[in-house]
Amino acid sequence: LKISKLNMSVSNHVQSASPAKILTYESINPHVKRVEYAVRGELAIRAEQIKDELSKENSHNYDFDAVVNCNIGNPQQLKQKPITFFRQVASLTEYPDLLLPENREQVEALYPTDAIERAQKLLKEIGSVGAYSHSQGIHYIRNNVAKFIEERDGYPANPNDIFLTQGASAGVQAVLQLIITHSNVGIMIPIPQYPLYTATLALYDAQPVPYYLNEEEDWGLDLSQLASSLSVGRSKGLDVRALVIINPGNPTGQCLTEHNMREIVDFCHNEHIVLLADEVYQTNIYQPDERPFHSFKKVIRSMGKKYERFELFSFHSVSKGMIGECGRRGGYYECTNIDSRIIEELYKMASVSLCPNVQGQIMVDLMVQPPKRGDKSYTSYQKELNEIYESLRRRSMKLSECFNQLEGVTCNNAQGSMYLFPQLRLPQKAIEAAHQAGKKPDEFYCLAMLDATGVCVVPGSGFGQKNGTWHFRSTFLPPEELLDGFCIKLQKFHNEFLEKYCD
Ligand SMILES: Cc1ncc(COP(=O)(O)O)c(CN[C@@H]2CONC2=O)c1O
Repeated sequence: LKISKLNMSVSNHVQSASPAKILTYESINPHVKRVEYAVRGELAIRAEQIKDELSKENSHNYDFDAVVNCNIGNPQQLKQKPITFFRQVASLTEYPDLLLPENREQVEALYPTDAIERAQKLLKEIGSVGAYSHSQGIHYIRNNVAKFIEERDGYPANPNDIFLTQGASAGVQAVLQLIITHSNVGIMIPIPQYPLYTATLALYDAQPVPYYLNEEEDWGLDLSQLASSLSVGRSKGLDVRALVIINPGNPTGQCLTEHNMREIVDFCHNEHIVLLADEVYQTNIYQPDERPFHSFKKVIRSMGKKYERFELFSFHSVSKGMIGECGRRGGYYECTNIDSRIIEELYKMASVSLCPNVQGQIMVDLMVQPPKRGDKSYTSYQKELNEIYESLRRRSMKLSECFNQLEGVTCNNAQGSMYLFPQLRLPQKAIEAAHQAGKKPDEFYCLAMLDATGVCVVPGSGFGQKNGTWHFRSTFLPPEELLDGFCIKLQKFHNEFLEKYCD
């Protein structure tokens, strides 16, 4: 009996020594390991840890009671109210029984008739929000997207050239996946850039070909920069196939002039490069007279015969603008002058994922066809939209002013988007302390800011920046009533940081 017990304990012991893992960090896709996405990187992770500590009953050792997430353009996380009409329609499509005649009287007490009619129309076209839809997106909605594009630009759009997607991110990745045929493909991207692009290039093993935006010129795009960036890429033997433009810019907020856009189109035409126009912030325009938004689709169509075959992908999303429905994962991209075989391949790839989520598609429909003049909900819709717009514009100015008052900090005003990207001049001691801590100087500064104030921003190194310069990106989304206190906290932190590391 003793021997059998001994055998048991030995065998248990042997079993308890866990067998080697099949999947190890060393054995997974190296391209996945190369991916970095700073918007939800170290700072955001640290912020979640602090939130967790703050949620615990016992006291904590922070001089603040809450973390303010300024790291991500996520308006409704910062208490922005969803657009009423959009949620009324979406909620009615979720529970079709609300639209039954026997419920009409009760429902009309809560919902305006145009929301009820819109939900009925959508369900007539969709069937059920719980069903798979067409892989390219519901045709009725793609028709409405095409109508929106025609009304916006004054040129025809074809619903068959439009793909509804799980946010613009999915569209960008689908198109880049198609273009990247081998690891020697170069894709021109702005620096600073939104790290969806460097992350996707890393994942698909393509090479970024950086062109630098000019901070001294309000983050302007200089054609000579494009030309030199391209020649560097080609001199390395890269097959440079596409140029990414983010307009309005993220993190830099610049909005291109029509003249600059024509130059870019001409550059791509002459260099035989496909243009990817990321236009998700097209309604986040805060200097509408000096810097109105022009779509690349419109600019190309206005440039005449020479450019009639110019190849363009344009991306849009329900996550931005005054809508901020980020969690719905709604968006689209339009293919302009793209060969029909390519459209078929894009469709085939879209069908592998079956379809974008239907509520995201409904939100795209609401974005492109909101209540129009004469509709019952038009006035209230416009009021909500303008209030959000004016508040965003005020907050962008207030926060830019706040940053520009910080010693050694300069910050361009936001012409568009949702972000400010101030430049920091840090004392040498701070830079040395950062290196001691194994951090980049702007990471070091942002981590110190988070621990001191609860404000979570993203270091400029997460977006790319000129060598020797340091920045951070902050949204201007915190509610207006918090901004004054927010700025006082930042000023106090900044002064104490400089004092601690003064040379
Ligand atoms: C320029 C740009 N393109 C695409 C996307 C993706 O949007 P979807 O939600 O439609 O996929 C974002 C999101 N902005 C990120 C998310 O929040 N803060 C940012 O910098 C973006 O800023």
